[in-house]
Amino acid sequence: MHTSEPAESLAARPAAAFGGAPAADPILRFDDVSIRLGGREILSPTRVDIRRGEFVCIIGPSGCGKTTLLRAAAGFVTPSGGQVRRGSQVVHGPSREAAFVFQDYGRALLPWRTVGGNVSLALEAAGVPPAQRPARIEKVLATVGLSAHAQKFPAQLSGGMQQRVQIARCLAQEPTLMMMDEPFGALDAMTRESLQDEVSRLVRDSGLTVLFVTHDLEEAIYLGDRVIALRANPTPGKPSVAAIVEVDIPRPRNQLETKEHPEYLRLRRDLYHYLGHA
Ligand SMILES: Nc1ncnc2c1ncn2[C@@H]1O[C@H](COP(=O)(O)OP(=O)(O)OP(=O)(O)O)[C@@H](O)[C@H]1O
Repeated sequence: MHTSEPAESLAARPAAAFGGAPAADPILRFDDVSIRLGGREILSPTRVDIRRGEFVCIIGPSGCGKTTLLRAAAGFVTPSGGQVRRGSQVVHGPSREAAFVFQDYGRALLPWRTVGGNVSLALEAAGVPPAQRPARIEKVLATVGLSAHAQKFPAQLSGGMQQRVQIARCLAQEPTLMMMDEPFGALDAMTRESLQDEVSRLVRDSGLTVLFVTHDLEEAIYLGDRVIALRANPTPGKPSVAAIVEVDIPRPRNQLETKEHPEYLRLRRDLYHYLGHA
């Protein structure tokens, strides 16, 4: 396949050339974050700022540390070097400000609780008084199109609907940041596309900031304001971030026109070659 930019040159250019320059008031900052797990460096020093209201996608080969980066942002993993900062605070652990959507909705939802009951978990954890819960549950279920299903149990719903319940539960905690770890990876292509559009819309409407891990570079370009590409194997002294690309494609996007946009096709070609050679 012909490429206008070989993978080597994409990987070789400094991250700042791809939109990785420091932001004035980042909602999230990875300040030379490195992470060792099981005696091995999983993430080499990573420096990137996430701007308020941004939708940032993270791609890279399997095992390169995408989930680990997301977990560090959520406070589930402590860096062995550097700091993760949320606003002016150093992240030392999980916070209600940062919600996490897992790929495996089947394990994330409690099967013995109804849809409404699962969403209620977030409100109970936040200490929201019982009298205020029904209205808040109804509001987030309406946001994800599940108002008519509040009394059903997860097993009575399709995979896409169960994933929407998990997203609704995250929204109920009223986060400013949402980490999404391959949330649509287990869904069929049509359901995935419709959830991509729903999440795009609700993120735009809510002003949330999203960090979104995916294997699917088309999904990353379609959803992202920027795409961060991680290297396959961190080499000591070499940052895990290989490239950060700005996705300069107008919003709202749609599955047909956006995927024929010249910028979409250019980024797809560049990142395809990057991933293929990483
Ligand atoms: N708690 C842990 N202890 C030891 N090694 C770990 C731990 N968690 C993750 N790893 C290792 O760190 C590496 C990166 O894992 P991570 O899940 O972040 O990668 P990933 O890019 O998200 O992979 P995938 O795309 O396959 O989900 C893997 O080799 C994994 O085995």
